[in-house]
Amino acid sequence: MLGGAQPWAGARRGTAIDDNDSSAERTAQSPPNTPTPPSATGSVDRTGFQALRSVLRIRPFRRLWLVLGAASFGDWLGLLATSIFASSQVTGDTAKGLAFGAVIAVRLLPAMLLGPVAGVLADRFDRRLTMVICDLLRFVLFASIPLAALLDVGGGLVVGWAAIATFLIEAITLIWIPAKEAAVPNLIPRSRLEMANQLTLITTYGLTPVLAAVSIAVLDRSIRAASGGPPPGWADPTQLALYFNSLTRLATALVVFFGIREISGRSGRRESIQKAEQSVLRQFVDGWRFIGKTPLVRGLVLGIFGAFAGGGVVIGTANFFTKSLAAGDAAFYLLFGSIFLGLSLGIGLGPMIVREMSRRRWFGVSIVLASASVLMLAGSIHLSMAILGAVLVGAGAGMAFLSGTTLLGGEIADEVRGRVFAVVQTGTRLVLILAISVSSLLVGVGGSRQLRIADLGISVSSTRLLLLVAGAAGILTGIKAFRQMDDKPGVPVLSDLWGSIRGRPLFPAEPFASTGAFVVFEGGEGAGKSTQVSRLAEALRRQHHEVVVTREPGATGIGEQIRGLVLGRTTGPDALAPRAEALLYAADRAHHVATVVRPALARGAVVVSDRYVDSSLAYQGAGRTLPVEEVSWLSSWATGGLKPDLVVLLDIEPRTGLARVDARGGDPDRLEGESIDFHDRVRYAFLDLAAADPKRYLVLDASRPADDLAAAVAERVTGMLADQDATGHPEPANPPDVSTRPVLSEAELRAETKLHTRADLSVATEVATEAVAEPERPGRAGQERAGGAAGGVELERRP
Ligand SMILES: Nc1ncnc2c1ncn2[C@@H]1O[C@H](COP(=O)(O)OP(=O)(O)O)[C@@H](O)[C@H]1O
Ligand SMILES: Cc1cn([C@H]2C[C@H](O)[C@@H](COP(=O)(O)OP(=O)(O)O)O2)c(=O)[nH]c1=O
Repeated sequence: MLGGAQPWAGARRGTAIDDNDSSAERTAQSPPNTPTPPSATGSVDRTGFQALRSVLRIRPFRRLWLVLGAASFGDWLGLLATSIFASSQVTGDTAKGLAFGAVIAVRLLPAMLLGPVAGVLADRFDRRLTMVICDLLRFVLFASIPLAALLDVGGGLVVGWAAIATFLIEAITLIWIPAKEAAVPNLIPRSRLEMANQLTLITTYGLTPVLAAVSIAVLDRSIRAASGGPPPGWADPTQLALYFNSLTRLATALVVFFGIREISGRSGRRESIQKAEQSVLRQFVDGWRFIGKTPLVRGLVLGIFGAFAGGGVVIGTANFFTKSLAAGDAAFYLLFGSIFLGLSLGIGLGPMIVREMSRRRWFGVSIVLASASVLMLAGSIHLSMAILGAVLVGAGAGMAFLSGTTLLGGEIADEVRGRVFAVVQTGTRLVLILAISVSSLLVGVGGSRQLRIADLGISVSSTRLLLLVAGAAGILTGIKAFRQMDDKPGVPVLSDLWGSIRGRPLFPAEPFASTGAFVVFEGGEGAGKSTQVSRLAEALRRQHHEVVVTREPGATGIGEQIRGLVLGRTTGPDALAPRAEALLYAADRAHHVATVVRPALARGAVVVSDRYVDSSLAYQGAGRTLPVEEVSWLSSWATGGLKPDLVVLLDIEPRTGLARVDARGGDPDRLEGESIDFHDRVRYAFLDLAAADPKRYLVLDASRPADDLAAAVAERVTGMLADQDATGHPEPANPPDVSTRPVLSEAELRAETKLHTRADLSVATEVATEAVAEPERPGRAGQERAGGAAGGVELERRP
């Protein structure tokens, strides 16, 4: 609502920086169409404090932040002063409420009337001059309100002028905001945008409103104490607040004019001439069209509107709601305050909590959080629950606002940014006032009346019903926004969130077109994997499939050397540490997938592998008791997220399997020599993995005769291949949107190259279920096979 309230986003050009800044801080223009790293914040190795310092080191930004902070403080003082002023002119609760409402209406009216043109003006003129002229006008107008009161022209005229001046100030603010929003991203490298937004939002919504409320209260008390009664007209705290507000605007104008010349300029002369030829209306329509035809921007704008609507409904119903909890007026202020508290918590702590989570996903999740909290409010039976709900509504809305505006700025080109932000600005105000007024009207009409549901003896107050509907609608909006702009399709959101909180976000599978099929055999020692691998390969070749038989570890030259390291029986100080063992298996796997498995799949071959990722989860995770999610993350990183189409798990009692290995002869390797307990843990880990994803697994009792097993495997695999043929041509795995890329400093570019390898996580599970459902056909639709080619690479079994 206030002048300094909006964050900014999206730096496109290099930025002016402090003289003592190192060259690594300079922004680099990156080529288009290179992949976006999982987080656009670029603050991978940065602590929050370092990031804050690096943002504040940018001199123009630092100046602007300081002066905007002061201006925001002044604006809050002004807002409080005008509303107190207005309600002090009348008596009676209803009239006071009306007067307060009228102030809000006067503040919001310009948005409805002028919003459409504001952004166009911001894009049309030099942004620095626009900001300076707007602030000079606001300086004069703010000062005119208390000055008019000194003129002794009568209460009516004073109130009338206050209303007109407020209207004008708001109208000017509407032009000032888009100018600032559109200009300031050019001051900050995109990688630091989020921190910059955070800082501004916290200053505007967290620090300054509280400071303003406290200041006005302290001022009031001290003046009363000093003058020993009601203060003289000129020293009235509300009047002083307005003078102060006026002066902060003068300060902003001066600082922007003399101290932040970098804001000047727009998107080039040629464009400005072209644009001048377009009509104002035309440009506004263009702004809307841009939003309408850009799905991501549309999703962001709708999501931000949704978050504000939710907040509006909570504010609009709060009064009646506290009544339904049989709580008093104080409870209303408590709820109101809780939303603001939540807002600053969400904005301040949110990024630290979700860390490297994709901002697009975070946006959707935040909206769902805010809406689910509205539902929680609807169901609150105690004030404490309602307060928690309100804090969470605020936190969700704050995080959606922060991630939404940061993303928005990054997605929108410089030349339309002003218009789009104006639409957002106008829209949020409209949505907020509509949500507040419609919901308060609705619950006002419904009152605390109870709706009886079909004589079932259940009654629901209309307030709660409204909150319920708003919450449900919000959740749907959030899910829709999430789907529309998900940049990690296929990565489970909760594991991703959990992984991100713990500093290990998950990545989508590497996009790659596979026309083949990937079958993996897993199981304990002596389960009969090698036997069944050869049997399946023979069967498939008889059906004229190209088959590549392979194994882990040791399918490649490098793999053979790694195999020697992991399976050699070394003891004492040379014994392999569990983490080293896990890394070696992962290294073997990375090379194996890159050089054998992926090329074969891309050719259309059926790849049959003796062991894969699950072996690491079972042996290094459950067996060596390394944290399973970490081992899983490591493997998914190594494989770029490549998952098998089918895992055949040959389940065997470890003693039976080891006896078979003994009978086969030869020296037991390091792992075969482990205890029975170890092998038991491995066995149950395999079964758990199968239980967690039954569609992908065929679990067989490996004590059955080899022929039976071979028949069961062949039947399943043949069916799977037939299904794939029937469903037609392949689609490449859904690649992430790589159309935009943040501008990064050289240091960040170096850090970012580390992030390029992406992997999906095959989530390990702790569910211990022995009974594994008979799986359905594996669900990898849309695959095509190059049938007919026989032969393929057969890798030797180990000697
Ligand atoms: N279903 C089965 N029943 C009995 N013995 C089997 C069966 N499958 C394989 N074997 C034998 O068990 C031993 C281990 O089999 P192998 O296929 O090498 O297992 P893995 O590769 O799982 O270690 C071999 O001697 C093999 O002949
Ligand atoms: C692939 C893989 C294997 N292993 C172990 C399991 C086996 O004991 C050993 C390699 O097995 P291998 O000698 O091929 O035996 P098997 O005939 O039982 O398949 O490596 C792991 O511990 N982690 C892994 O990721």
